[in-house]
Amino acid sequence: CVLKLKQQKSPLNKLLEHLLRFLEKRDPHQFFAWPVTDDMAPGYSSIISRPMDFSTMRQKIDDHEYTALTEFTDDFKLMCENAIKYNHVDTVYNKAAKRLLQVGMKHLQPENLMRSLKPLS
Ligand SMILES: CC(=O)c1cc(-c2ccccn2)c2ncccn12
Repeated sequence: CVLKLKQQKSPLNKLLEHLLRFLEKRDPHQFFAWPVTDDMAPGYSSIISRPMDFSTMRQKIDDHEYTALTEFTDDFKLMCENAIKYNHVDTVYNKAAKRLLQVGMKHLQPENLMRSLKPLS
């Protein structure tokens, strides 16, 4: 079989992988780590038309599906907004999603990007 040459990671992919790790650290309970199932959340798939989670975002990075930071940021916002929509305001998931969205958007603004990547510079 022909060995698949390890593709060089593009600068964008390196950035997205670091940002993903930075955002995952702000989800210590791993509420957003994996897709939400109807078993965990009754009726979820009929309420949320476009599910998103960190594992799906990681797969999209690996499959080079993101061509710009804005597409990554859109998926992050979608993930948080799904949780705010499905879960009642007084649940841990709704509260965690609002907090994660706020922290995440602060660091995903281009002018703040370096702040989340500082340890690497
Ligand atoms: C993100 C979200 O909406 C969510 C994560 C979870 C979740 C994620 C990991 C372990 C346990 N629960 C969940 N459970 C019930 C209803 C909603 N959720």
